[in-house]
Amino acid sequence: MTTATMQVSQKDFEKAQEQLKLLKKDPGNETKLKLYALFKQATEGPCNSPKPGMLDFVKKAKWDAWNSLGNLSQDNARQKYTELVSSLISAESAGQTKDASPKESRHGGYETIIVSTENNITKIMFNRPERKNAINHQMYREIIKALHEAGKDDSTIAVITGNGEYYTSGNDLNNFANVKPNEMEKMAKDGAELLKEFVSSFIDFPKPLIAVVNGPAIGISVTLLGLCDIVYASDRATFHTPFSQLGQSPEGCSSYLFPKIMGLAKANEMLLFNKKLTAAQAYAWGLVTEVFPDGTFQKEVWERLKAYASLPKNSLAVSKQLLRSMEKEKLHAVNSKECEVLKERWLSDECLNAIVSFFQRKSKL
Ligand SMILES: CCCCC/C=C/CC(=O)SCCNC(=O)CCNC(=O)[C@H](O)C(C)(C)COP(=O)(O)OP(=O)(O)OC[C@H]1O[C@@H](n2cnc3c(N)ncnc32)[C@H](O)[C@@H]1OP(=O)(O)O
Repeated sequence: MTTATMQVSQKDFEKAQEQLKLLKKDPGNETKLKLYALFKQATEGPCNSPKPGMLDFVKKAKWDAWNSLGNLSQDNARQKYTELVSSLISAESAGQTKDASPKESRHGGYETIIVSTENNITKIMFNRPERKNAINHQMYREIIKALHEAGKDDSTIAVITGNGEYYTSGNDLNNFANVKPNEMEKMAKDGAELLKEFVSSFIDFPKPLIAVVNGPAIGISVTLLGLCDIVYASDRATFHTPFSQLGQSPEGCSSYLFPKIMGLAKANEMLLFNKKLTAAQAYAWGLVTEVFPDGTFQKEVWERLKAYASLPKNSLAVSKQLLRSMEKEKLHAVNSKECEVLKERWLSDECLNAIVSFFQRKSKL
């Protein structure tokens, strides 16, 4: 974990150097001296050069700034440098946004999700934070509708994310509760049909779809990441597919996509043996595109997405569709098969016992 954090920090540091070149406004001499000093400290350690003469004003000011950092560690200097650049970039873009950016428009007609469009990005946000954003039947239907509409609206890309502490805790286990014994078959059949339609709407989504994983993700919300085009995660996020523990089986095309993404051995650990991944592990296993520190997650990710969403819309859409077309038929076949298997699982004692245990507060993940 320490190594992964340091790697991320080094990467952020390099990215910050690139971002600094994009600043349009001169940040002023004082800030430039601070940046210079932090950069030297981060790359060379404490000031080790002889003090310049009193009349060499520029060199002396730089030396003083560097020397004033004393024994600040290189890691801390990298961190402070990155934060300073990030604050300059966001201050600049906030200034620009005030004048230029169109207002966010909120789409009506949803109760379990929030759908809005801003800066050519349609955002679909799971919105049941008090239930850890668990996905109930209504939410499945609303997401299908929101994806259908986002596929046709003027936005360039779509984003799926969670409100609050969780990304989502996956399927709402209440979907299985209060079903009379003579209605079990129907519950399983209807559930499988809804699931198939839900997953299909991800397979067929015609524009780039980005998952912004703000916190823990469980079950179907993890498997669907394989159908997203980019996955950004906070370093607070975790990734858990406890299907065996729940007496169930993989969905979201994960039985096909996870072995492709991470290799069979690792996919087996996740899909058979419930292995929960940290964000750093999910990145190392190829499920996540990039991990960001939680403190700067929203700011960094939305800045990045805003830039992506200003790329030519049609070019992005045809490229996405081209990439997906190679696999589309296969993915629909996998989806059908997974739903068929799950329909049987939902009627099994193993699954019913797991649900009962959860509601009797005997088991949590
Ligand atoms: C159409 C059907 C398609 C089906 C597709 C199949 C998909 C498979 C999956 O997605 S499998 C994953 C299913 N998810 C779970 O098993 C998670 C269950 N939840 C938990 O284990 C825990 O709640 C937790 C670890 C997510 C969080 O624990 P914590 O102690 O931090 O918080 P609480 O448990 O107190 O949660 C607050 C309230 O939210 C309720 N809740 C949370 N997640 C779910 C959920 N998935 N289903 C139902 N309810 C959930 C929880 O019960 C609390 O409610 P309460 O305040 O009334 O007690």
